[in-house]
Amino acid sequence: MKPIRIALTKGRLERDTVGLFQKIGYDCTPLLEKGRKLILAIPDGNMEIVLAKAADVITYVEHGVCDVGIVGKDTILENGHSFYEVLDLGFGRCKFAVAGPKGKPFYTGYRQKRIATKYPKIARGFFEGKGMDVEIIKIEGSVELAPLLGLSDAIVDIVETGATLRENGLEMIEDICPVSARMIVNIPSMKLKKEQIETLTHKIETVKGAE
Ligand SMILES: Nc1ncnc2c1ncn2[C@@H]1O[C@H](COP(=O)(O)OP(=O)(O)OP(=O)(O)O)[C@@H](O)[C@H]1O
Ligand SMILES: O=P(O)(O)OC[C@H]1O[C@H](OP(=O)(O)OP(=O)(O)O)[C@H](O)[C@@H]1O
Repeated sequence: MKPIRIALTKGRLERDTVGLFQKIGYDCTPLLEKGRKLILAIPDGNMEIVLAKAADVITYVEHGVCDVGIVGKDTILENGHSFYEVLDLGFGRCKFAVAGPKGKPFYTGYRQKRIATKYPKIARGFFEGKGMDVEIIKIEGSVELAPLLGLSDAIVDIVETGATLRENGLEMIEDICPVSARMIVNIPSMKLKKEQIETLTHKIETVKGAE
């Protein structure tokens, strides 16, 4: 039987995913000793792990070159449309929030507000839901810089501990939604590799249930 191919978001979600696979009982040595390799075989799980940037995990799963993806809900909300979201893995917990300079009122005045974010779709949707016409400015990282430099009135970004906001004189204005890592599945793979995918989800649920 061909292995199932799993696209895994490299970076923050990688360590918890390896921990999850180890709890299931898979030998993750290839992942722990990966060097610069991007495709790693986990033979006892009959799996192949593809290490990719978050948005690319969705692209590979949607195009069917990977059967399964492990990716944050943030990336799904911003980039995803056609796949099954089958499990909340419970790690990579953080939230989307609006934040701005400490002590500076945000929801006042008539001037159109500028929002800097790495997630323009989510930010636009959030303010549209409030009937607020805002200007969105796309930033690639360290979004907290934008209000500090005077580029924006506020940001829409991920907040986990709040340390980045605090250490840069910013504060939360409003929560948008919680975020955690999810398992997604390519639509045809769900039928074609049903048994293998169900076995994996069952094992994950068993391990998670025992936590
Ligand atoms: N501070 C955080 N706390 C917890 N989870 C986070 C945090 N920041 C991001 N995440 C989650 O981890 C995923 C991967 O984040 P990570 O920081 O590793 O990469 P990234 O920010 O998407 O890209 P880059 O590689 O450019 O930093 C995010 O998509 C999100 O779901
Ligand atoms: O609330 P905290 O615990 O401080 O975490 C939040 C920070 O973590 C993420 O940034 P990341 O480290 O991924 O860097 P980036 O801004 O370049 O994406 C996020 O964009 C915030 O900046």
